[in-house]
Amino acid sequence: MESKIVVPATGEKISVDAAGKLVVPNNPIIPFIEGDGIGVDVTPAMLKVVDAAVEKAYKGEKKISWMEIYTGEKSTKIYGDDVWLPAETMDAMREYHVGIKGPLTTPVGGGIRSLNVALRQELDLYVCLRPVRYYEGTPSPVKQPELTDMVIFRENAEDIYAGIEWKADSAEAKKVIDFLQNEMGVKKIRFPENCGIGIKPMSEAGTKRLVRAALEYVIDNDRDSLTLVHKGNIMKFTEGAFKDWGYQLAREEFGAELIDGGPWCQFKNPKTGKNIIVKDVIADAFLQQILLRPAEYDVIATMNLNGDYISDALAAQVGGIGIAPGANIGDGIALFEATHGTAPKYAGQDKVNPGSLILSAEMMLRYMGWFEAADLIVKGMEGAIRNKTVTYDFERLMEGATLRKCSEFADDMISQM
Ligand SMILES: NC(=O)C1=CN([C@@H]2O[C@H](COP(=O)(O)OP(=O)(O)OC[C@H]3O[C@@H](n4cnc5c(N)ncnc54)[C@H](OP(=O)(O)O)[C@@H]3O)[C@@H](O)[C@H]2O)C=CC1
Ligand SMILES: O=C(O)CCC(=O)C(=O)O
Ligand SMILES: [Mg+2]
Repeated sequence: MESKIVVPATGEKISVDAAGKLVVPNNPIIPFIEGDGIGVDVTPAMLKVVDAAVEKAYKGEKKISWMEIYTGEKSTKIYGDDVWLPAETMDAMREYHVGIKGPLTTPVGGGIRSLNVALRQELDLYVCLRPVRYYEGTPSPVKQPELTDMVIFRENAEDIYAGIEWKADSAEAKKVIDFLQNEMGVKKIRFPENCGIGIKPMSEAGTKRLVRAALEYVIDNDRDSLTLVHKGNIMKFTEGAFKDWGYQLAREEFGAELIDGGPWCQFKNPKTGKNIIVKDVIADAFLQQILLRPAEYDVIATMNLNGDYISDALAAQVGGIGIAPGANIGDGIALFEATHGTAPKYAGQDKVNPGSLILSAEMMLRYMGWFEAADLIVKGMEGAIRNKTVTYDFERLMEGATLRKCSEFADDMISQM
């Protein structure tokens, strides 16, 4: 198939050295996917804010050359009707190592499977990293939103989110049910007729690489604790195993010692000497405690589906998914993306909050080691919110605020840098 990607005339590829460290030139080429729905609104706003922050921080010494790559509805227009995720998009991500994407639509029930999940799985971006912090002045449904300061490590490659499932009455579903009943002695399928069925894979290797990344983050960022969030009392050999493997890793690789006979354990941060607690909590209890006692939770490691629910819930607690950023990270490769979806009812209206994608780009700049530009984006966000010049999602909850369009909010951020 003929290439549709236009490689910028200037710029170089980011590379990864023998030690696995990212090597970032001063003029990196960075692929981006515009995204469906509100992607047409938030992606241009993000590009503009990032360019302004980089220019202000480095005065022309550093500059990003953006390269558009395609997935989702735009891809079907460019490559042809059924091409949702072209091979050259995947190749570009592997070749250029760092990219950013807008949201992509997944139909409920029938239709295509999630392209977001496909990107994560095929590129083995096994960490979904979603920090949740409060920006002073943001409208929030809780009394002390500033107490919520958590970083979610969501396992991105396993669990039922992977979509290994078969439709009720299909030959495949019948075959799986028949196997379970007749070869595995399963008697607990309540209505085996006309029954859809899904699989929940959870492995030691998948769990440990996620928990290892989370504990390394705790150490590098001098955080207090890691909490394993699971529903292991019910799903013993998947979510329960996640908890057990997580603790095992903390003991065997990080030297954690049991507290009062366990299973909670602790170890000293090798860089700062601070005590780090490793604990666990059952997911339903966690969801009520993050509202009642958020200060007790810091870095979180959890499975794919729990992580999906938890990231939207925590985002709401500090002002909503309009400003909740995220990253999908593998070994030497990362694709940054907003936590929210395509919000189709707002598409193309220049209305929604671009903050989530802009703060995802802020994470990207930090990942590249461009801290000065990242700091300017945070400063811009803090300033725009402090001035109460905000998009509809904040404006409707803030007293005395000025309503700004998506593009105007980006300009406000730039003027506050
Ligand atoms: N990673 C991804 O690409 C993701 C993709 N999706 C996909 O997106 C599609 C739509 O999903 P849906 O469940 O409606 O979830 P969305 O996150 O798209 O939207 C839900 C609601 O969240 C609010 N919202 C979302 N984005 C913004 C924003 N930038 N600024 C302000 N408010 C915002 C709006 O609330 P209000 O109505 O109150 O104004 C919106 O109606 C689905 O196809 C889904 O699969 C979903 C999540 C992630
Ligand atoms: O892929 C999708 O459509 C939804 C993804 C999602 O909700 C998420 O990653 O948070
Ligand atoms: Mg989600």
